[in-house]
Amino acid sequence: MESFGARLHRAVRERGPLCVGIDPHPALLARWGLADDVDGLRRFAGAVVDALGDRVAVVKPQSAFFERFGSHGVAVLESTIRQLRERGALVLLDVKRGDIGSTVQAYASAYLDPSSPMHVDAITASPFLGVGSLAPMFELAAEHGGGVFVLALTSNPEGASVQRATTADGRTVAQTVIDEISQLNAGAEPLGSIGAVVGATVGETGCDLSAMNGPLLAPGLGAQGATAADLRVVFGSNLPAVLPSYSREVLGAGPDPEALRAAADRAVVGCRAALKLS
Ligand SMILES: O=c1ccn([C@@H]2O[C@H](COP(=O)(O)O)[C@@H](O)[C@H]2O)c(=O)[nH]1
Repeated sequence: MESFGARLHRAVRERGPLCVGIDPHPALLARWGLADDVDGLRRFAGAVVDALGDRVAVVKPQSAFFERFGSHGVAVLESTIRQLRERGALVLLDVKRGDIGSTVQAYASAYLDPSSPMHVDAITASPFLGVGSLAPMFELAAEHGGGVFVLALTSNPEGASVQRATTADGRTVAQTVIDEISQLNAGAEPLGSIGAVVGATVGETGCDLSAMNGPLLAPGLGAQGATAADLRVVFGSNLPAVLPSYSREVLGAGPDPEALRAAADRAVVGCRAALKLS
């Protein structure tokens, strides 16, 4: 079975280094002329799928905006995931799950087991209960060619007080997360399947990312103020592993499909240049 790291590597080569989020904020629904209800949600997500599902390497539905509408919203999420995968996009579900290991096992089954209705290519996970507590996710991901992106240095300003705090051995919390992920990815080719989330807004990370051997998801571009040029400051020599992620910046161009595609294309061009890819 092909690993998530290998599938991501190929998708980025074929479609460009870009992840687009599906974040149906109430303000965006209004801007698109849609009602803030399940029907508006379905139309919004469907329009993004139709415009970008066969064009963008990775699409990242933000689960919270679907969960907002209860079981009907989750049903829209399930069908959005299915449609995206049919169009060839890798689906990274932004759910930021984490718990004690026995419960993480159930989260892993929910998202990384191919028999689940919510099966996706990769998920985001929170390491607050310890990176080791996420082991059931890593194991199921390895078994079925899935991926996990673990929060390390998040794009929000509040994250730094926890993530840059120094642990007993002198490393920052973020560095310990990176180091544990690096061990999981050791030896994987062309890229490991366990990624880290490092915001494009964070400036110099103070972390050594050189042994990561896995994808670095970079949210915070556009609406949160970071630009593609900031990626160089944040990631330095690790730029080739960076997967830049935009939500509102691209979604704000909708609902016209051509305008959505043009916004995504602009983002890819900017990111290619920043990442120094041809
Ligand atoms: O550190 C993080 C981790 C996740 N996110 C998520 O990414 C998108 C960002 O949306 P924009 O509209 O591009 O600001 C959103 O779903 C966040 O929950 C993040 O921003 N930072």
